[in-house]
Amino acid sequence: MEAGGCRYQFRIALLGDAAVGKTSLLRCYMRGAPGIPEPELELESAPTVGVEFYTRTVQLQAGPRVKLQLWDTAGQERFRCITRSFYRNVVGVLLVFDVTNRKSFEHILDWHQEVMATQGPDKAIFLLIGHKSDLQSARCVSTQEAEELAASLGIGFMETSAKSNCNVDLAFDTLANTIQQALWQGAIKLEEDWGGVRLIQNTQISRLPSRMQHPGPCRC
Ligand SMILES: Nc1nc2c(ncn2[C@@H]2O[C@H](COP(=O)(O)OP(=O)(O)OP(=O)(O)O)[C@@H](O)[C@H]2O)c(=O)[nH]1
Repeated sequence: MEAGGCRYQFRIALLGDAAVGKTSLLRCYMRGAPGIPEPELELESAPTVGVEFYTRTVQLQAGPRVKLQLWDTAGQERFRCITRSFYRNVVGVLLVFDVTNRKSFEHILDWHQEVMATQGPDKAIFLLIGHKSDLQSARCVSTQEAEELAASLGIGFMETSAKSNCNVDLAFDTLANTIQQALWQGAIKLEEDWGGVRLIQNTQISRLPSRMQHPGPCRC
């Protein structure tokens, strides 16, 4: 997959209703990035305005290192026209719902449909995320029904918690590895006018040292 010492950038977006925990999930993932100082576990975050992005370089299972450009989008309806404009140029999407918020689960189909309508089928790789899995007593979406929804869409499913740091690295690693496999198999192709996957030079890669991402044991 690597050509002449060049590597890839994958652009990934987190989509889902307001307050499902997208920013917290992403910040939790970024806390684990090598070279990033570890602040106190801070879960309080203001609602996202428009789109914010972060980058992290990871070593994928099959060998290549890739730069992940991670876009945190606002879930609030009033920012939808801004966030929509980013859908076309993503290769990976974490579709996030809150396991304690039934409506956020019911809206997953809409989020999925919006991206498909913008991109066309088979362009982006999706992973369904049932977030806030630490809140077991308040849960109102079962693991089984989320698995069934994911299966009906032909996508993967995982439960995460930023609060207990459960499956956070695993979710991002799984998505990145699936994208890489799709690229390898030709299911996803590099295109000049598409920002989802980009070939980048070594010198442009994040200066952060990278490491193999071994997901730790789930502490849910
Ligand atoms: N218990 C629990 N609470 C969480 C978790 N992740 C986020 N939260 C809380 O959920 C609320 C919303 O989190 P955000 O990360 O701001 O949600 P968001 O999806 O980015 O919201 P928007 O930016 O408005 O789209 C905050 O009060 C967080 O503290 C989690 O894993 N467990």
